[in-house]
Amino acid sequence: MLPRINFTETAAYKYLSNHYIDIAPQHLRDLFAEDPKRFDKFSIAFGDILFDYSKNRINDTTKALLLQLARECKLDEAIDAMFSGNAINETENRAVLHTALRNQGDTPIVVDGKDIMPEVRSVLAKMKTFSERIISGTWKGYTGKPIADVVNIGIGGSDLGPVMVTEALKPYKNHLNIHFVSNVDGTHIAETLKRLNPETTLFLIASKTFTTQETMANAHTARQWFLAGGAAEDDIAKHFAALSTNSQAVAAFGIDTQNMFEFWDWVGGRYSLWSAIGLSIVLSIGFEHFEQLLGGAYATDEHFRRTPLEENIPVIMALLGIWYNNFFDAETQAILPYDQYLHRFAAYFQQGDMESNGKYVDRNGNAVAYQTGPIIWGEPGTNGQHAFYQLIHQGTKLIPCDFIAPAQTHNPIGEHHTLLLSNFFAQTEALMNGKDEQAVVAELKASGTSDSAIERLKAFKVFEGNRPSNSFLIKKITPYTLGSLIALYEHKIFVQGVIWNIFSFDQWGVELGKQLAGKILPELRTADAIATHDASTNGLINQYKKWKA
Ligand SMILES: O=P(O)(O)OC[C@H]1O[C@@H](O)[C@@H](O)[C@@H](O)[C@@H]1O
Repeated sequence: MLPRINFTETAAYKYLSNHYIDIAPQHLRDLFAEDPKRFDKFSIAFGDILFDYSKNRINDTTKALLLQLARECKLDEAIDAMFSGNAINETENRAVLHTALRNQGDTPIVVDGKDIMPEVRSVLAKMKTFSERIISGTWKGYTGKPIADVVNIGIGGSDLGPVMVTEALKPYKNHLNIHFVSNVDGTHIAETLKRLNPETTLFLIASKTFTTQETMANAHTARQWFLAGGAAEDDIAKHFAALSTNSQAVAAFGIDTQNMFEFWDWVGGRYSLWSAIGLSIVLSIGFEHFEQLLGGAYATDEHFRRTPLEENIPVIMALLGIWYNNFFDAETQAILPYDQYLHRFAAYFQQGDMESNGKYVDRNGNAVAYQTGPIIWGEPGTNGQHAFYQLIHQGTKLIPCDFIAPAQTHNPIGEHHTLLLSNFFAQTEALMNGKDEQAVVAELKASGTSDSAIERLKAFKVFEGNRPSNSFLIKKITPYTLGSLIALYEHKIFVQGVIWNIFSFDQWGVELGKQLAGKILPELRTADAIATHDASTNGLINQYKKWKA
């Protein structure tokens, strides 16, 4: 069981509320001026990742109180409970052990009296053998040709992780073309299949439950397309594999269970890229690189589990998030990677964070009286700069930002990377320092602007600054450092859930829409006017019926 503590009733929370009144008017500029050791104090080196959190609206007292908050909420106990396989996903009575998927230690991890590590290793071994056969071309399609294209059909956690990682690690890619189909909108699969040849295509049907409507619809369409190309039912075994926890449903679909890569109910969908769900990653970059990804995540797991809270990166990330979310009333958190390969990183953690901590019911089953999970959003720099940074710099909302950048690029073309990094450094500095009226006036004067124009313009050109950010400077985005980085964010989400006293590993909030869609579907199949819903829903459905071809 996870502890049940209302964090707003802790001593630390009360101290923090008072302390907030002291900190809120202070400017980051002054906090830096007052403390020459601020960067050393508020940054953590972790292998090839430097985490700089000094540009946050905190001082030593803030940090001490936030850590006290974590202790009062029994974070240590919760971390132990997760790693040791307790059923901390209490509403589904499941353990939460994505960490076991990348565990490289030799201590058994026991779930329901059984060490799960042998099974984890045996699926990894199966993924290795299978991927080697596909990549080398010894695995042949039904007409004897090697596989050239792989289509992962899955949605949510069975899509976003593999998409994000295969994009992030494109420099490590082999010759196979990897495609992802997720949306039930037929356009997604139609556009994908247009470019493919059934003789050389392998489909991975990725679904933890193997019941998800979108995935099943796409899988059936893929199957029909494959058979329509001239293949026989028996040939399906050469072209379809399943990544799932549900062997019965896999067999019922007609996929040879030999081609099933199993995972378990203690792996949450949005934490599953480390499991068999990662097969598309393995096919894209090879098993060795996938192992390095797991290795990087394991290093983070060990850091998270064993480092004192004051030097523990996910803990600090989480506490800073809580500081802004619950004291500064910030509603969102931007993730801004200065790396084109990481262009799906924010989208990935949109699910990771928002499906985990978007909850208003606490662990006692009561509605909370405080804010929980933030809205996660972001785009890669510098594109974001030319789109939404205006609001971050001069808008009325406080938006804590995570900036992520590699020191080394995979594409050292001319000065591109230096230009990119100059923007990365400039943005965090500009957000922090801003530009005061004096500087604006001096600049306008120097450019020969008339006094009356200066008077008219100066207010618009002032930047308040004092906008907080974290910076992750990474030596290079490799499978290992990416694995570490993803796991840092995963554990941040966990820590926040512990402190907010919510369950981070269920997702009941996705069910209602599915249920109603199931009810509406048969209504859409007839031409009859509908009167079973509210006036708006009836009106929309009936208009749709008039318009549909
Ligand atoms: O992997 P399957 O079972 O198809 O689920 C796919 C996705 O479904 C959604 O409804 C959510 O619950 C996600 O957490 C999950 O990743």
